Amino acid sequence: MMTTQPLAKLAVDLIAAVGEGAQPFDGRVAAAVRDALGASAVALWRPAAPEWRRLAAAPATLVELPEAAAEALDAERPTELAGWFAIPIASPDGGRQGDVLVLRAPTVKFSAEDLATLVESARTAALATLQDAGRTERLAELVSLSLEWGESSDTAALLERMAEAATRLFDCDRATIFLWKRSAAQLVGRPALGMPDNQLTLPEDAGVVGRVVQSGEPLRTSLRDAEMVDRATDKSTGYRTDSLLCVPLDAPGGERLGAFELINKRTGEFSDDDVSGLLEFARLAAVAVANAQQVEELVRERDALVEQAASGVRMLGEAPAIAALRKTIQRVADADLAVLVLGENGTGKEVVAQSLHFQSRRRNAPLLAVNCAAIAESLLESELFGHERGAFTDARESRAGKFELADGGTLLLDEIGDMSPGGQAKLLRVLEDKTVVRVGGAEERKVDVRVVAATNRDLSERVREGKFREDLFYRLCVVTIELPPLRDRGDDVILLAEHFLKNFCQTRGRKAPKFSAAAKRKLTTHNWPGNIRELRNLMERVAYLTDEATIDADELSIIDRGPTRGAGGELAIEGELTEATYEFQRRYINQAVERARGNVAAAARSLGLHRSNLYRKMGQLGMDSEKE
Ligand SMILES: Nc1ncnc2c1ncn2[C@@H]1O[C@H](COP(=O)(O)OP(=O)(O)OP(=O)(O)O)[C@@H](O)[C@H]1O
Repeated sequence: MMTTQPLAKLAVDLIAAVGEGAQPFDGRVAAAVRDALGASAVALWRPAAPEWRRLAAAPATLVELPEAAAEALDAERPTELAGWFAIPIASPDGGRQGDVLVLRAPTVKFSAEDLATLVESARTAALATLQDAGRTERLAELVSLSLEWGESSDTAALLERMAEAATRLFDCDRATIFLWKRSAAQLVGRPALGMPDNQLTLPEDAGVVGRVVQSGEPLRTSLRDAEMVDRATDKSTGYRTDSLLCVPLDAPGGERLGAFELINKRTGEFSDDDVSGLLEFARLAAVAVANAQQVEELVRERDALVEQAASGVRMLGEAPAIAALRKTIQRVADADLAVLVLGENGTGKEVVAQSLHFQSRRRNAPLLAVNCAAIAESLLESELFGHERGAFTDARESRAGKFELADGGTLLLDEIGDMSPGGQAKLLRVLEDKTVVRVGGAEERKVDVRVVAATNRDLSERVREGKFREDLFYRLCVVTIELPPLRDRGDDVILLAEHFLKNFCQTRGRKAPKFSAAAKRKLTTHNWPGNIRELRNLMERVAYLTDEATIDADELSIIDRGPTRGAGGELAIEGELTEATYEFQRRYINQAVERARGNVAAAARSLGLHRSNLYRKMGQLGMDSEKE
C-alpha cells in the first residue's frame, strides 16, 4: 500500500471529468486510473449473462478479460493473478453483481479499498450529473410535447408522435403504446413497425405488457431475465427484444387505458431513472390519449347525429319542377354560392336550405335560421351580428350573433324581404367583407357562413319600390330557386298526403288508412293557401281524429272552412271592412288555437304561419298573446 499522492491526483482528474460531464465516463475512469497508477492497461468489466461485457478500456484496443476479474468477483475482494490486479466495485446504476476494475502491472502502490471508493463515488456522481441533465431536458421536452399533444384529436397520429418522442428521450430502439380494448379482451399496440396497419394486437394478458396492464406495476427486463419476454410476439414482429421497460398508462381519473412500452435501450440497460421518467411521460401521454379518444367519440356521435338529421330532410315530390329542383340543389350545394329561395308560405323553403346544408361540405357545422320578419327591427341587428356589453340598455353581457354562431355552416335568413334598411346595409357588408362587427363593438371578426335567403314576397318588386337594396338583392340571388305552390304540383298532393298520414299513423300506432277516390279529388282540387304545411297539418288531424280504414271526402271537410273558401251563408261580423277583417282574423286565430288545444305552435302551423309571426299578429290585433 502506498502514499495517497497518486490517488489524490486521480481524485482531481475524476472530479474534473465529472464537472465536464465527460462522456463516456467509464472511458475517462480507465484512462485516469492508468495514468495515476502507472499501469500498462486498465479496464472496467461487467459480468453480464451470458458473457462479460467490457465497459471501458485504456488502451481502447484492450479486449482481454483477465482471469483475475472472475476470481475477484467470486471472492468479493481484490485479487492479484497472472500480472493482473482486479478490484470489485459497486456499479452506479445498481447493477446486481457490480463491476470489476482490472489493472495490469501498476507501477505505484495504492490502497485497493480507497481506489474502489474513489472510482465508485466518481461514477455515481457522473451518473447523477448525467441524469440531472437528462431529467431537466426530458422535463422541458415533456412540457412542450404535452402542449402539442393537447391539440391532437387523431389518436393514431398522436400515438406515433408519442412513440417517436419516447425513443428519442429514452434512447431506445422502439416505443409502442398499447391501448386496452376491454370489450375484445385485447391490447392494441401502435406504432408497430413491420406489422399490417402499423398495429399489433395481443391478448390482454400476453407477455410483459399484459402483466403491466393487469397489475398496474412497471416492469423492466434485461438480457438476464430474457424468459419474461414473449418470444411469440418477437416472432410476429420479426424483431428481437433484448431489454424492455413497460409502465401502465392511466387516465387522470385512474382508469387504465393501457401501457407504454420501450424496447432495447441503445446503451446499457433501462435504469431506475428511465422507470421514473417513463412513468412521468406516461402520465402526460395518458391525458392526451384520453382527450383524443374523447374527441374521437364526440366526432363519431356528431357524425351519427348529422346523419340522422340529414336523413330526415327529404324534398319529396315527382312533379317535374320538384325533380328539377332536387337536381339544382345537388349541383349548387357544394358550390358555396348564395342562394335565394322564393315561394309562398309553407312551400318548403326551409327544406331547401336544409338540403343545401346537408349536401355541402358544411354539413358538420351548424345550420341556423333567423326569421327577419319576426324580430323587431332594433333587435334584428343584434340577433344577426351580436352585441357588446353595454351596447344598449338590456345588453348586460356580450353575445355572439347568428353569423358568428353559424361559422363554418349555413345561415337561413327567412322573410328577408322584411329586413330593415339598416339591417340590409349591415348584411351587405358581411357578405362583401366576410367579417362581422358586433353592435356597440369595433372588432372585425372573420366569419365563413353560407347565406341562404328566403322570402314569400316578390323581392324584385320590393327592389323596384325602393324597399330592398338592389346591390344586396344581386348578392343574394346568385342562384335563385323558386318553389311552386302545392296547388301547382299535381299528384304530388296525394304523394305528400300519404307520406304525412303514414308517418303520423306510425307515431299513433295505427295502420294508415287509404283515401277514397272522392277524397283524392278533394285533395287535388283544393287551393292549399298554407301549402305543404297546411296539408301536413290536415293529415295530422286525420291520423288522430279518425279511425276508419278509408278516408272519404267528408273527413276532409275541414279544408272547406279554410280562409280562401267562402263559408257560405251570412257572416256574423258587422262594421267597416277594415274592422270586419280584423275581427275575422281574431276569431279565426282563436278558433285555430282552440282546435290546437291551446298549443300556439300547432295553431300557427295550421294557419301557415311561423309561431313568432302568429304572436306578432295576435299582438297587432290586440289579442292576449301571452307566450306559453
Ligand atoms: N317537398 C317536401 N317534401 C316533404 N316535406 C315537405 C316538402 N316541402 C315542405 N315540406 C314540409 O312542409 C312543412 C313546411 O315547410 P317549410 O317550413 O320548409 O316551408 P317554408 O316555405 O319555409 O315556410 P315559411 O314560408 O312559412 O317559412 C315542413 O314540415 C316541411 O318539412
